[in-house]
Amino acid sequence: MTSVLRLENIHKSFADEGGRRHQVLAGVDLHVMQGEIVWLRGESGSGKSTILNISGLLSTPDAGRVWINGHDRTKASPRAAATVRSKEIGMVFQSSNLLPELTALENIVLASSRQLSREAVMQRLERFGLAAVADRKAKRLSGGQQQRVAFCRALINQPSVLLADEPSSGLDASNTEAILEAMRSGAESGCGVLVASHDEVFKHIAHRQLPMSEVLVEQV
Ligand SMILES: Nc1ncnc2c1ncn2[C@@H]1O[C@H](COP(=O)(O)OP(=O)(O)OP(=O)(O)O)[C@@H](O)[C@H]1O
Repeated sequence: MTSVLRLENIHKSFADEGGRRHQVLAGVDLHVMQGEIVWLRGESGSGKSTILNISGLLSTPDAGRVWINGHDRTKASPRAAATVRSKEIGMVFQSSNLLPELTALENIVLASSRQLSREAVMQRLERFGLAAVADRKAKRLSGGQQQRVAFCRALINQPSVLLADEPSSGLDASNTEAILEAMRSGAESGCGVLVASHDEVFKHIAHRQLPMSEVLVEQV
């Protein structure tokens, strides 16, 4: 088994309004194997989103290395990072970040790196219980439907890594079950999943739990 994501000795600090730097991550090591679901758990403000943003190449660490599929992507340019993200990484955030004026189907087609037929996209949407709302603008979908579309979109290119930041936030039980199922089936097809959340529901699907206290050496 190979690790699809590896963070090695990651350091990250941010400047406050007065220009003073605060260390958020000091020497974080973690890895996610192919097909593995890892639950990064910890309190608000402990640095979970910072870890996910660095893993998704949306933010650069001050020191340390980020390996995706065995390649060191720490110093990837914004353009190279965008290419890695579109091919190898799926991301889901607390808010779905869909394009509001596009339909559910259009949001997915836009994210797809291949030409997919309407039928192929419809099949994916059906799996998420979204066929009936495929042609509805994202802004007219419920929060739970939007989050299911976001998962469908994140998995459309069969990424090696799925990063999910507080994805169950504000969802009811049935929508939460739908996103758990999306993560389970992504992992079954070989995707390594890193989910950051304080929601205990992830204990049902996680192969491994990673408390922030274990990955953090120092806190703000
Ligand atoms: N861009 C930024 N500029 C300044 N400080 C930041 C920035 N991003 C994060 N921080 C600080 O870093 C710390 C960790 O934030 P982060 O969002 O990673 O935590 P979290 O565990 O994901 O929290 P939550 O569960 O509330 O989303 C916080 O103290 C936050 O204020």
